Amino acid sequence: MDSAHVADDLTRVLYTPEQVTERLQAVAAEIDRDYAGQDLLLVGVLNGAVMVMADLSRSLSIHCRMDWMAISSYGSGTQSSGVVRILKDLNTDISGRHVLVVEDIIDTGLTLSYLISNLRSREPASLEIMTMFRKPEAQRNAVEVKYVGFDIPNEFVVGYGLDYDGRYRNLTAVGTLAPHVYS
Ligand SMILES: O=P(O)(O)OC[C@H]1O[C@H](OP(=O)(O)OP(=O)(O)O)[C@H](O)[C@@H]1O
Ligand SMILES: Nc1nc2[nH]cnc2c(=O)[nH]1
Repeated sequence: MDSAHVADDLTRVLYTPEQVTERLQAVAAEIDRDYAGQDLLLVGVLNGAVMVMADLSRSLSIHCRMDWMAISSYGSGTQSSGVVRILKDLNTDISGRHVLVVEDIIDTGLTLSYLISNLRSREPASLEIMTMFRKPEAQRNAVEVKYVGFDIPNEFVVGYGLDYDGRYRNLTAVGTLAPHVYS
């Protein structure tokens, strides 16, 4: 049974809104430097990356464009289904473009492995990844990520775009859910 207020369902806060903002701004400064003078296309992975995309793009001072993809890789719970499918493709032809994929979290790396090989076949001028959170398994799966907000423990987290069963994306903090939510 869930609580009346979304924040009351967190059992532990991993990152406060202030910590998220501070780290995101530092990452944005790196991206500003690395892409200075280039025409950058940010590709957000729906739905979770909406918050990161909104905040990252507004922290950049360079010009950028934005496009979105939707990919299905998870069921409604906390385990990967192992199945990756494009639900919504880009509106943009990325051939010859500088593309930065923006993710909320990399867990198994399954979603991004599929996405990156799919996007690479479209021959962008460059293709890099930014993720706000990364779990240890992603490193074992050798997903090359240029920009990482935080490396986090192997726990299911919610908030800042990350959901459990469609909820908790609107939490500004990031943390783990109390056991009563799962029962
Ligand atoms: O590294 P992986 O194990 O593949 O997991 C990462 C993916 O899982 C989450 O998306 P999800 O499928 O939950 O969809 P959502 O963004 O709509 O919440 C997240 O946004 C990543 O896209
Ligand atoms: N909400 C949420 N979605 C995920 N998708 C992959 N890992 C996670 C996680 O820890 N939390």
